[in-house]
Amino acid sequence: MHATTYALDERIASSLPPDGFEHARSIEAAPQPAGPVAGEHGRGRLELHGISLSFGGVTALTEIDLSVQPGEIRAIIGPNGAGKSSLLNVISGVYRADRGHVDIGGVVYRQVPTQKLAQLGVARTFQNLALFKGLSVLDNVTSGLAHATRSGFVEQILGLGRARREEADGRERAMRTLDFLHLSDLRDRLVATLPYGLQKRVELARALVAEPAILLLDEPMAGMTATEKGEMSGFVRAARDEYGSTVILIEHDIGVVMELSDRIAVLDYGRKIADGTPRDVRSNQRVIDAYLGIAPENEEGEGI
Ligand SMILES: Nc1ncnc2c1ncn2[C@@H]1O[C@H](COP(=O)(O)OP(=O)(O)OP(=O)(O)O)[C@@H](O)[C@H]1O
Repeated sequence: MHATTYALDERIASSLPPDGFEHARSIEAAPQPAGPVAGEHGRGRLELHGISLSFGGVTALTEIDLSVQPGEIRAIIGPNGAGKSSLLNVISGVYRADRGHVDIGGVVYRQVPTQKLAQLGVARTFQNLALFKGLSVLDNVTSGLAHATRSGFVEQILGLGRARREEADGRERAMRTLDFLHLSDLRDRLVATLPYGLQKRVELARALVAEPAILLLDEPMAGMTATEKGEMSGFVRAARDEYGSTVILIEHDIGVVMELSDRIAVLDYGRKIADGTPRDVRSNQRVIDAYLGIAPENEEGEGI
C-alpha cells in the first residue's frame, strides 16, 4: 500500500454533474476543513450526518445519516428517484447539502472539495461511462493519476528528470492495476472498440489505480450480462481485499447487492428507511413494501 494518494482526472471531475438537470447545483468553493487533515488514522471511514438536499421544490434527500466503516462494502439501494445518486454526489462534492455535513476520515465538510477528492483518498466511477473513448486503455487508466503529478508544465514539456520518473511510475502503476483486473492484454486497445462490460471494468481500473481509501461506484454493473456482473462483483471484492478500500456502491441488481455487500442502506423518497446486513434488509417489511415487493420466505435474494 502506498502512502501517497492520487487525484481524479480534473477533466472528469469538471464534467460533473452528468445528468443535465436544469437545477443542478453549481460547485461552490468549499470551506477549509475545520479539523486535522485526513490521515491514516481515519483512512476509509465515511460518515454522513443529517444530510438534506432539495432542488427547487423537489426534495431529494431528507436528514440522511450514514456511517461506513473502513474496508466495508456498503450498498445504497432504493427505487428510481429515491436519492441514491444525489447522495453519492453529496459525498463526492458535486452537490452541497442544504443541511448536514460529510466526514471523510475525520475531516468534516459542509461541501466536499471535488477538486481535492483524490488527496482525500476518494475515487469514483460514473453511472454513464466517463472514459476518454479515443484513448487507449492504458492511457485512460494512467489518467486516474493525473493529480499525483508534482512536476510542472515546463518540466513535462521538456521531459525533465522528475516528469520522466513520474510518467514511468504512473505507467507502472497503471500496468499493475490492469494486471489486477485482467485487462493487460487490452492495454493498447482504444476504449471505444471495447464491449460495454469491459469499458466498465476500465473505468474501475482508472478509479483503482490511485489505490483509494474510499471507492464510490455508481451502478458498476449496469447494462452487463450476468457473467460480466459476476466477474465485476469478484473484482470489487478483490479490490477491497487488495487495497483495503472502503466501497460504497449504488446497484439495482438485488442479487448482486445481497451477495456482495456487508451492509445495505435503503432509500425511499429521499429518506433512509433501513440500514443493516443483507439478511436484516431482506426481511425488513418497509423495504419489502417500498422496494423488494416480495415476501422474504419466497426469495433467494434475487429480488424484484
Ligand atoms: N440536478 C437535479 N435537478 C433537479 N432535480 C434533481 C436533480 N438531481 C436529482 N433530482 C431529483 O431528486 C430526486 C432524487 O434523484 P436521484 O437521481 O438522486 O435518485 P436515484 O435514486 O439515483 O434514481 P435512479 O435510480 O433513477 O438513478 C428525484 O426526484 C430527481 O428528479
